[in-house]
Amino acid sequence: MDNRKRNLLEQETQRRYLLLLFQTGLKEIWTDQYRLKVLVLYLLTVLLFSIIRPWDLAYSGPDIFDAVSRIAFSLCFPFLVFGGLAVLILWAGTPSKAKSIQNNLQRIGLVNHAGETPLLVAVRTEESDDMHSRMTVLEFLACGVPKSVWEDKRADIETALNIHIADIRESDGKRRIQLYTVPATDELPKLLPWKDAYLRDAFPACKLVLGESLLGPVTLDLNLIPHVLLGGGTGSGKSVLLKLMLMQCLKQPNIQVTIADFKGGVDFGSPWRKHPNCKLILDRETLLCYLDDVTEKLEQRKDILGKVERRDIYDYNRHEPIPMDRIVFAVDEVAEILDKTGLTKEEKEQVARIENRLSTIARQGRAFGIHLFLSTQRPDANILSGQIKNNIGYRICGRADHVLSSIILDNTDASDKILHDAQGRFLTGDGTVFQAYWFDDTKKMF
Ligand SMILES: Nc1ncnc2c1ncn2[C@@H]1O[C@H](COP(=O)(O)OP(=O)(O)OP(=O)(O)O)[C@@H](O)[C@H]1O
Repeated sequence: MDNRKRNLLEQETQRRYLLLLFQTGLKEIWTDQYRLKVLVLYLLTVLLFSIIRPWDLAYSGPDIFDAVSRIAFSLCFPFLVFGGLAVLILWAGTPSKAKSIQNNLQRIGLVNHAGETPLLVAVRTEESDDMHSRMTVLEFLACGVPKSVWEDKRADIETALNIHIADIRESDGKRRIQLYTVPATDELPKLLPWKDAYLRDAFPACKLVLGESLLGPVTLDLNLIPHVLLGGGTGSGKSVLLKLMLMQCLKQPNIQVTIADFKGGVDFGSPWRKHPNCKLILDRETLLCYLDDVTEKLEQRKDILGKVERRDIYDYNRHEPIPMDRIVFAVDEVAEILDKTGLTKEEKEQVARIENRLSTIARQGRAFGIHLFLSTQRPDANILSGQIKNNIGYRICGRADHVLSSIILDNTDASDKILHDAQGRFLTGDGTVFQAYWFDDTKKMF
C-alpha cells in the first residue's frame, strides 16, 4: 500500500473515531456528574463573558482599529464558544489513557494491514451478577483486527497493558472488541472451599457450579451442556472436580448417578455408597448391562416425549405431573472402560458394545436427560472415539502436556496456560481459566 493511500485511510479512520468520541461524549455528559459539572461551569463562564463583554472594556478608545477589532472579536466569539464546546464534548468522550493504550498496542504489533491500531472508544467498570468480581471493560473499534488475532496476542496485550484478560468478546457485529480485564495484581485464589449456598439457583434449571474465573462463577447448565469431558495430568485435581459435579447432582432431586470404577470403588467411600441415588459399577459385565438398560430407557423416553409433545426433559418436567429422573453416568478414567489393550476377543467385543452405547448417549442423551461425565488423564488419542468425543461439547482440561491438552481441547492451550504445579486450575474449551471449588468427600456431604 503506498503512502498516499495509507494517509487517506488514516484520515478516514481518524474522522470516524472523532465522530464516535463526539457521540460518546454527548452520552457521557448526561450520565457522568463530573463531566456535567464541567459543562455547566463552561456555559456559565461563556454567559458571564457575553454579559460583561471584556473586549468592550479593553478597547474603549475612539480609534477606528479598536472598533474593527471589537467587531471582529464579537463575531468570532460564537465560534470560539462552539469550538470550546466541541473540544469539551470530545474530552468527555475520550477514555483516559486512550493514547498510551493505543501506543502500547502499536508496540506489540496489534495492527491491521494498513498499520492502524484498534481505537479505544470506552472504558467502563462492570460487576458480575453475583458481585464476586469487578471488571474493567476496554472497548475498542477493532479497525479490522479480528478476534482471533486478539486471542493470539492475549499474553502480549496483558504484559503491555499490565492487566489480566478474563474474556475477549465481539459486539456490533465484528466491529468492536471488548476486553474484560482485571489488574495484573489480581489472581485467582489457589483454594476455594465449596459452600452449599452456591447451589441456590441450581434447581430446577439443573445448574452445576464448578468454580470461579476472573469473570465470576463458572457454571454448567445440564439442559444446555449435557455431557462433559474432563482431562488433566495426575494430581491436577480432576477427580475432585468430577466428584464436585457428582456431589451437586446428588444434592438435587431426581438425578440418578452411576459411577464406573474398576479399581474396586476405592475412590468413592461410604458417603457415595450410602446415597440412595448413587450406584457404583465395578466390572465390565455390570457396566454393559447398565448401559444396555440406559439406552433402552433413552428409546422409551423418545416415545414418551413424542406422545405428550414435549421438546425435551426440561419441558416435560416443567409441565407433566410426575417428573422424569435425570441419569448421569460418570467415569474417572475413561481408559479403564474403553482401552482394549491386552483383552481377549470376547472382552474386546464387550468394550466395543460399551463404546457403542456411550456414543448413542453422547449423540442423543441431551433431550432425554441422560448425561455423560467422562474424565481421563491418559494422553492417548485412540482411547476415546471421535463419535463420542465430537458429541461432547463441553471440555475442561487441567494441568496437562501438549498431547493431553490437544486430545481434550483440540489445542495445546492447557499446557501453556495452566502452570505445571497448579491444582484445581482448569481451562474450558472457550478459553476460560477457573479455579475449581475444593471439597472433601470423606466428610459428611449429604
Ligand atoms: N479444587 C482444588 N483446589 C485446590 N487443591 C485441589 C483442588 N482439587 C484438587 N486439589 C489438590 O490436588 C490433589 C490431587 O487432586 P485429584 O486427586 O483430584 O487429582 P487427579 O487429577 O484426579 O489425580 P489422580 O488421577 O492422580 O488421582 C488433591 O489431593 C488436592 O490436594
